[in-house]
Amino acid sequence: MVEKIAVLGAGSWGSILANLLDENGHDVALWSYNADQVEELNTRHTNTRYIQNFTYSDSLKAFANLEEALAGATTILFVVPTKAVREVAGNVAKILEKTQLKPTLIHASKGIEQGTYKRISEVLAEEIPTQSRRAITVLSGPSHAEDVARKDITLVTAASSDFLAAKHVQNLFMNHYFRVYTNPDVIGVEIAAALKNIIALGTGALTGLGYGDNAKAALMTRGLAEISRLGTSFGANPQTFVGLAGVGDIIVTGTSQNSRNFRAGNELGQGQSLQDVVDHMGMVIEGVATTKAAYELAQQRGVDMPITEAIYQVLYDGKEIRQAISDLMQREGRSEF
Ligand SMILES: NC(=O)C1=CN([C@@H]2O[C@H](COP(=O)(O)OP(=O)(O)OC[C@H]3O[C@@H](n4cnc5c(N)ncnc54)[C@H](O)[C@@H]3O)[C@@H](O)[C@H]2O)C=CC1
Ligand SMILES: O=C(CO)COP(=O)(O)O
Repeated sequence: MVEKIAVLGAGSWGSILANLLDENGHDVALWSYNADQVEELNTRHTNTRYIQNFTYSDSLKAFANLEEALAGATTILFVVPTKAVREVAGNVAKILEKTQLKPTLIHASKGIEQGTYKRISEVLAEEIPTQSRRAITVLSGPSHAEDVARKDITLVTAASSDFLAAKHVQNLFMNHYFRVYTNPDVIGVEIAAALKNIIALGTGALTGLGYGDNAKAALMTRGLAEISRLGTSFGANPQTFVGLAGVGDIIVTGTSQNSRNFRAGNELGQGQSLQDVVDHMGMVIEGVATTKAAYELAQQRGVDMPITEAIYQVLYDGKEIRQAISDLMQREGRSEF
């Protein structure tokens, strides 16, 4: 069934997901707060700041006005950076209040809100009351926009506590190169999605410093172990961490030059300052803020997260990366499980 879908956020991921939904036959309105970007998308069908050498579908329409983008939408997909989710959701709520629409909500962002430590679905649920919406589903997994743009095989997961909502999202997105599984574990999927970016900063830094494959495999594996510890402390299903949103996303983000988090870590490893790295990336590096949120959350909950702590000390306390690695290696020997 053809649906009217509003996609909010026209960065690399939002624009490519919007294009995929358009190609799947849906009527898609892509919203960006940047009028120049909207003009470029509508006239040249490009989005050069975010995705190079790609032409978007002629039928994909971009809007700078949120109300126009939302008009008639039965599904809303949020793909703005984590720090913008609450503000955008609040604006959406004000518009929905005036309509009879009760859209399905999906989000594809990866992070934890600073200060509140809320997951993104929790922020959406707080800002958009149940009388204005249907269920919330999280779309996550190993999925760089650049690969989806060239229709490379991509598998993701749609997590919702409402099975029919997850099935609906599966049906909206599935096609010959994009395969979607369902998963009821929203907590696990959102925690895995957010925290893998911390590990990608770490594997990037190891690469920048010249460490080899063993070191990166070690960091990804033990990183996933501590993410799983935090997630299960909130009631997440341990299996989620060996699924697409867990190990799948650690592999893709922790090894790929497409990953902004990996690239940022790599540049830190080569000696650049955090400020310089953030300034010239020009796109969101979610792992930087997530490291702070995850570190504080682990402290509050008494969950042992030595890798997150080490990366926090590098990013926020000015610790030398080599010193942080040496300190991790000299921790007392322990059992793996
Ligand atoms: N790029 C990718 O391949 C993937 C990204 N993600 C996640 O998707 C989310 C968005 O990432 P990208 O599209 O890559 O980011 P991006 O940096 O490419 O683009 C972000 C977009 O959000 C807009 N934006 C920023 N602040 C805003 C605000 N206050 N209000 C409204 N719009 C605002 C920007 O103008 C830009 O269009 C992140 O949470 C990221 O972790 C998830 C999977 C894959
Ligand atoms: O989440 C992603 C891939 O699954 C994107 O990672 P980056 O934000 O590091 O580019």
